[in-house]
Amino acid sequence: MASPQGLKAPLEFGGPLGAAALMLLLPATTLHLLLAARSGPARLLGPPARLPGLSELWSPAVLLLLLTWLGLQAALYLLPARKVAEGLELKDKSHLRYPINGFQALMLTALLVGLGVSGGLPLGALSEMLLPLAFVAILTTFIFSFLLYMKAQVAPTSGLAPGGNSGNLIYDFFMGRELNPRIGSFDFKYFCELRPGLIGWVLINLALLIQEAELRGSPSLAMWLVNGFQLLYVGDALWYEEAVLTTMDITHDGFGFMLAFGDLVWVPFTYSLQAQFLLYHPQPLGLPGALLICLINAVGYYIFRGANSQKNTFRKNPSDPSVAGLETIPTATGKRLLVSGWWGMVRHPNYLGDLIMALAWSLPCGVSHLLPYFYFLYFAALLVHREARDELQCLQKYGRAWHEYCQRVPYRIVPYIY
Ligand SMILES: NC(=O)C1=CN([C@@H]2O[C@H](COP(=O)(O)OP(=O)(O)OC[C@H]3O[C@@H](n4cnc5c(N)ncnc54)[C@H](OP(=O)(O)O)[C@@H]3O)[C@@H](O)[C@H]2O)C=CC1
Ligand SMILES: CC(C)=CCC[C@@H](C)[C@H]1CC=C2C3=C(CC[C@@]21C)[C@@]1(C)CC[C@H](O)C(C)(C)[C@@H]1CC3
Repeated sequence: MASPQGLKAPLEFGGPLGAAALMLLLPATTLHLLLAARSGPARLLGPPARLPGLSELWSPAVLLLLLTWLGLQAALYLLPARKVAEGLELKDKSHLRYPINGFQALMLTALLVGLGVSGGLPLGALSEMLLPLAFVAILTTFIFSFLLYMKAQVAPTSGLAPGGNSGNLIYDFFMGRELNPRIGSFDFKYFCELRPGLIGWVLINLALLIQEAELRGSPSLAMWLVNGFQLLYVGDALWYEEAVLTTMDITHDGFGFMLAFGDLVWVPFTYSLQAQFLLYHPQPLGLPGALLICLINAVGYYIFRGANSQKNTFRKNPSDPSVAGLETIPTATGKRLLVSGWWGMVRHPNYLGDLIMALAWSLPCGVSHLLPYFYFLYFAALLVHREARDELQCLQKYGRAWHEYCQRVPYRIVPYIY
């Protein structure tokens, strides 16, 4: 297949070979983590646990459950929204429109689940179905990515992403060819980024909490903390849903296996690892320890939210009183870069806050096992890689002004360290 003119971009993730390896490695890691969390030794780096037979992994009823979940979230997405936001300008100078009703979807899901549980729905049983659920979600993601790839064949060149059109089938399948695949006004990437996976993650956490209460009489303090912190994170993402429209996932990356898998499998099944671990390996946690962990999470959230809101407000309206007094550098594009406030401390203060929160989510699981720290370790690697990708894009966008910013703010994520 010939690559469309003007879409040649340097290959990422080690090119086609790296993409092929990741497509095997990521599903295998997901299953390994799920199995490790429920095993006695709970070893992150131990040999992979024996995979149960197909009869234990595959179930039409579980597939039906997954499709019902996706259908419910799609229906909630289509409900009238309190606001319809415009995305950034596209190559053809147009702007796409996006419903802002993610928080409403979270609330309605909570209402439906609450009604279900009070009517006898055994939500705790979901914790026993995580392995087959992850397995069918992996299969569904491969099929979904194939459909996305086929859809891109008939998309206009202006609708293709800069990165996923190398002409190599495996690489493009992984990276995603089309930037904003849609049917009518239904935007698949925007939908998947914030709804089924993120809301699914807190639902899985809740199921694990209920199951723990059924097993041990009441949920542990550690389980409450993990549930509370991660609910805050997901609630925040949906409350500030509009901000996702300026992330590189929406504005730059195509929608292919990487993001579809990340959104629909990786987030719900591996981000809930701490709660999974706690169900099978209860950890003692006293009040002073819990308070200290709450403080760490609060500091992380304060930095994460402060930095993200400061940049979003500045990008929307630089004369807003909360950001008007900040020092800035002009760039040739007409946009300015903040060099004081959060963005004068390090070049990615929002990543720093996110990482501090990631640590707070693992600490309730104690220090006896490495497994619950998987999210923190993976996330640090993801953010270092993401920061490098963003730097490159900013250098291309802002040239000399970006060099000046880097000189004025020399540290990337952690002050005086990195
Ligand atoms: N939990 C998870 O798995 C993940 C969470 N995240 C979180 O998502 C959030 C968004 O992250 P991400 O999409 O990577 O990008 P950012 O929100 O960090 O945005 C980067 C962009 O901000 C603008 N920018 C950079 N520096 C400045 C400055 N000094 N002044 C003004 N604008 C600046 C540039 O775009 P421009 O100038 O064009 O506006 C740049 O491309 C973060 O909080 C991150 O932690 C991200 C990935 C995974
Ligand atoms: C290993 C693998 C398959 C990686 C794919 C990466 C994805 C898991 C992440 C890429 C960017 C993401 C974002 C969030 C979740 C993880 C993914 C999809 C996010 C929705 C989490 C909540 C935040 O508040 C956010 C909305 C800023 C964030 C956006 C980016």
